[in-house]
Order: sequence, then C-alpha cells, then structure tokens
Amino acid sequence: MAELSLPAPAKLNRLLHITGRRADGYHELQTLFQFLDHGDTLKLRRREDQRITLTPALPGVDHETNLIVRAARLLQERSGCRLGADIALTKRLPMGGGLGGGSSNAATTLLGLARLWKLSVSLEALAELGLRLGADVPVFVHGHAAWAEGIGERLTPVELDTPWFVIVHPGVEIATPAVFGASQLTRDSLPISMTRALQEGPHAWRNDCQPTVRRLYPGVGEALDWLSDFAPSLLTGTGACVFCRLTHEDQADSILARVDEGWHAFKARGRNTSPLHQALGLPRSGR
Ligand SMILES: C[C@@](CO)(OP(=O)(O)O)[C@H](O)COP(=O)(O)OP(=O)(O)OC[C@H]1O[C@@H](n2ccc(N)nc2=O)[C@H](O)[C@@H]1O
Ligand SMILES: Nc1ncnc2c1ncn2[C@@H]1O[C@H](COP(=O)(O)OP(=O)(O)O)[C@@H](O)[C@H]1O
Repeated sequence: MAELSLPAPAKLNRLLHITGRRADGYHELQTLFQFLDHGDTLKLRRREDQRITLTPALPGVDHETNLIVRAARLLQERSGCRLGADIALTKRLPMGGGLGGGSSNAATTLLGLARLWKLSVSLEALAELGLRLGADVPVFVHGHAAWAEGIGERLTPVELDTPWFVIVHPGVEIATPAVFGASQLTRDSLPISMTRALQEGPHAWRNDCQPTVRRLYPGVGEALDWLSDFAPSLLTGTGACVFCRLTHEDQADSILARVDEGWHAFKARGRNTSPLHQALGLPRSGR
C-alpha cells in the first residue's frame, strides 16, 4: 500500500468549562469532545526519500508551520524513518473556527503516515507526540468521544447522543490565544464530575468562552441569537463556529435554507467513533 485517502473530521466541544490557569499560562479545562461526520480529506502517498510535500498551501500558513508538515517531521524524528510523503489536502473546515481542523489534520497525518511507513508505534505514543502540536490533537489520535481534563489531554471515553447538528461560521476569525488572554474570561468554574455532566445532559451544557467571545466578536453573538430561534445553540471551543442540536435531518435542511448569505453553514451528524479510526479499521481505543 503506497497511498491512503483519509478523513480529518471536525470536533465539537459539547460542553467547555474553564476551571483554572496553570503557571505556564495554559488553562485547565473540562470539556466534552465529539466528532462530526464532516471534515477535511488527506491523500498521503509514500515517497522513498525523506521529503514532505503538501498541496495546496493554506493561505497565511507557511509550509514548515503547517500542522500537517510539523506532524510528519515529528514522526520522522521520533521513529528514525527515512521515508517521506506527498500529501494532498482537501480543506473543508474553516480555519480558526473552533472545529479543530488543524489538530485533526495533524492527527490524521500521524496515524496515516504510521500506517503508510509501516511503523510500530502505539496510539499512546502518537498522542504524546501530537500534544506537542496542540492541546486538541490527542483526542483525534485516540478517536473516541471523550470527557477531557487538564488542557484537554486527560481523556476518558464517553458515549454521547449522536444528533444532527447545524454548524454556522459567522465569517469572523478568532485566534484562540486572544480569547484565553481576555481579562473578562471566566477562569474559576468549579470542577464537576464527568458523571454529573453526563447526567445533566445537553440542555444544561455551556461553554465558558461564550460570554467573552460574544462581547469581543459581535458577529458571533448575532449567529448565536439567530440559531437559538430554532434550537438551543452553543459556541464550540473558542469559536467562531456555533452549533445547534436537532433530532431530524430535515430540521437541519430547513435551517440551512434560511442561513444568511455572509455565513458559511453546514449540517453534520455527531459521531462517538472518529471517522478516521473507522477508515483505518482500528479497534476501539482501550482508554
Ligand atoms: C479551546 C480549545 C478547546 O477544544 O479549542 P479551539 O477553539 O482552539 O479549537 C482547545 O483546547 C485549544 O486547543 P488548540 O487549538 O490545540 O490550542 P493550542 O494550539 O494548544 O494553544 C493555542 C493557545 O491558546 C491558549 N490555550 C490553549 C489551550 C488551553 N487549554 N489553554 C490556553 O491558554 C494558549 O495561549 C496557547 O498558546
Ligand atoms: N493544516 C492546518 N489546518 C488548519 N489550520 C492550520 C493548519 N496548520 C496550521 N494551522 C494554523 O492553526 C490555526 C488554528 O486552526 P484550526 O485548528 O483550524 O482552528 P481551531 O483551533 O480554532 O479549531 C489556523 O488559524 C492556522 O493558522
């Protein structure tokens, strides 16, 4: 096998609490991650030399800083592998949208190249490597919906409801550090147990970044208000995407038919097993 075509799915933060701030400035979170059956696609082709090529380039992202290239290089270094890859990216996820597209691209690169280069490396080791690229990478590597703590790397697999979602990107770019650096951000939510969060259920779930993001980016507030007329809506991650949960696909279709022109919107189904793991035929992660 010299070529693989693999999904890099989006994630949603179905709940996100900020419970503290570490000495290094990173924030302690409690969050529920779930995947969507919508995302980017990576085509990976093995090279016999060590070059990593990527097409097309992403606007505003240098080749060497692209998370796909960084993930490939880390894996070469960690494994001592002398092979390379030509990588073609079909980008569907908005960048900086809170859907974890960059992190998911990195995870797909790690798992895909490990397969293509026939490396014997555990998911645990790949997740550790991935964490160096971003706090969200480990959940994409492990591939199961999860309750996450720490900065998002301490994962407990969970089974969540798998409704339809409508996801709206209000055309606003949000840099994660800008939200985490905001003085008004709530950083002292009381930690709750995973059991309690799951018992309370989706109607009680909130995102602690939402009030700050609303204040800093009025366009996100407009999208939240608009979507909330159809169903309860939340911000994912630090935004800019907002989403609502629906029982039937036709409800999603009727919302999509009314979306504002300046907004990008799509429907997707929640998935507790990552489409990446399904495509690779991996058994459910044992953690
Ligand atoms: C908030 C979350 C929730 O899923 O999602 P996004 O909205 O970015 O997708 C993530 O934890 C984001 O993870 P990720 O996007 O990988 O962030 P990183 O690259 O590790 O961090 C970017 C910057 O955000 C801040 N940061 C990030 C994570 C965290 N727990 N505390 C932080 O303070 C730091 O300033 C860091 O330098
Ligand atoms: N392959 C990649 N895909 C998306 N973004 C990338 C990639 N490589 C680097 N980045 C950078 O990471 C930032 C965060 O991207 P992304 O993961 O899509 O958003 P978020 O963290 O909000 O979910 C982008 O704005 C971009 O500068």
